[in-house]
Amino acid sequence: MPGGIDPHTHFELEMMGAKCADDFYKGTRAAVAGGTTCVIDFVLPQKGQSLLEAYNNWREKADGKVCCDYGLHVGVTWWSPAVKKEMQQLTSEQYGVNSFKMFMAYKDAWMLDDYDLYCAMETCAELKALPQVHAENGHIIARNTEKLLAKGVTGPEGHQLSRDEEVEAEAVNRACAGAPLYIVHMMSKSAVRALQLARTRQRHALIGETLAATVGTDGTHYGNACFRHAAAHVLSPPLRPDPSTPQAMCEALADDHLQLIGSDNCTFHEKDKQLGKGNFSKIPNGVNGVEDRMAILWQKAVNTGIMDPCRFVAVTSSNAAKVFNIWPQKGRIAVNSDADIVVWDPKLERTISAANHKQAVDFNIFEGQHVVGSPQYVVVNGRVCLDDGELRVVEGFGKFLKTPVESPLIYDGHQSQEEAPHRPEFLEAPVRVTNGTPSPDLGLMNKSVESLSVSGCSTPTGRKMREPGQRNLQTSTFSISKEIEGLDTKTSVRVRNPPGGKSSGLW
Ligand SMILES: NC(=O)NCCC(=O)O
Ligand SMILES: [Zn+2]
Repeated sequence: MPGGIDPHTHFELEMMGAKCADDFYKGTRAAVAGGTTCVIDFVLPQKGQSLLEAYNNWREKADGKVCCDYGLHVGVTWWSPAVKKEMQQLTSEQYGVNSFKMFMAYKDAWMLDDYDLYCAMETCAELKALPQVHAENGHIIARNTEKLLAKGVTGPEGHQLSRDEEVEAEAVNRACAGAPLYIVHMMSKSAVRALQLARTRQRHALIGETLAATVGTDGTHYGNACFRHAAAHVLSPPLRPDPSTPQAMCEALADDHLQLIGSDNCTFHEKDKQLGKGNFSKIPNGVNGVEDRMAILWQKAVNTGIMDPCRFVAVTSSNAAKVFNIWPQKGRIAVNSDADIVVWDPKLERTISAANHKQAVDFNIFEGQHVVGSPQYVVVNGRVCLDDGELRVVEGFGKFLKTPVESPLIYDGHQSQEEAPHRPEFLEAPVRVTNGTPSPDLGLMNKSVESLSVSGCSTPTGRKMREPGQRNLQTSTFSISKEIEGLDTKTSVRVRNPPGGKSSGLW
């Protein structure tokens, strides 16, 4: 399959008085170990800092260290005409940025008020860049935090209590007033429902991302009596205590209600999490995930029959490539695409543990989870960097990847508010299709299913359980080594809808 693309990492980020444990070397090394061959990290300027200066700092930190290709989103953490001008510069060929992230939370730090948020989103639309938001109501969180601390709730459980699902869903709803829009780390069923509702009234592309953390664990850990354990799970928005959340998020990914899964890898050692002992609002926010993202989703969604392998490729790789306009260079296996390839062994079993993970951080939120399915070989730009389980990355081997504006997925077929007084037909509800042959009542198969989806990111084979008599992709007898050795007369397999998108080519 095409190498994974993690659209959301934070390596070497300094926040809340601490520095992330994973730097660009260890972070991308861990990514490759898990089957991810490209990451998109966030430049996050301080309030008042030049965006260009922050971008240059990030390039300096990353360029010599990355083991795989990487791109950059840039945070808009304050607003002024100078910021607007720098956004324009950043989208030029020279800098290669096509996405900007705004925070509706982190009051008194990165948060923008609604006016500034709207200005930034408008600017993105003018530049044909993609606005991203961290959707949580920062004012409600700040007030709830004051009240909880006053009542003596100081432990990590206060983090979740200060920002329940409605705090997230309210912000999703508010952000969807202007578009197109990409909502990062959607963590709750309520937030996904708010996004679905917005799609019924929106004319623009609305893209939803969730996290490996959301799919792989839950908010019950905040109640753990051990501060180290509970604090290690603190991220924003928080994991949800509703135990049905992980499965619901897998289903949302399978059904194209969400389009991507990232990691939001933002790791802090225990000593840094201790900054919040006695005041949960000071616990540095962030968890691991860049290494385990693919295996966790495979385990929770593919092995359970919620999602088939083609949709897995879409949500872990090709949709990110399409959204950020680097497809088909990335996210697809084809002639002229980058040779970022994963040979996935669906039978490989392992138990996730901080004791043997490749990340720098001293904790793993998926500790003890048994997963079946992991990469056996990972090829990064033509170089075998995971060789039958042996990691052979090269520091500095990766390159900076420019992301050009005007992503066809975001801007083609989607009209501006002024241009489109009526909702275009293609934004109607997604069509469910069965794997392989269309159901008799789905004569729609002859049309382009992709063009009928809400997001443009649906996968034609994206569906749930296999139907009786259908071929089990997990137990395929197709053998790559046979193909290579020429023992089989076939030298390639032509399929209608390969992982990574429809094509007349080979994969
Ligand atoms: N998500 C999180 O808790 N930490 C990273 C910063 C952010 O993305 O909000
Ligand atoms: Zn983040």
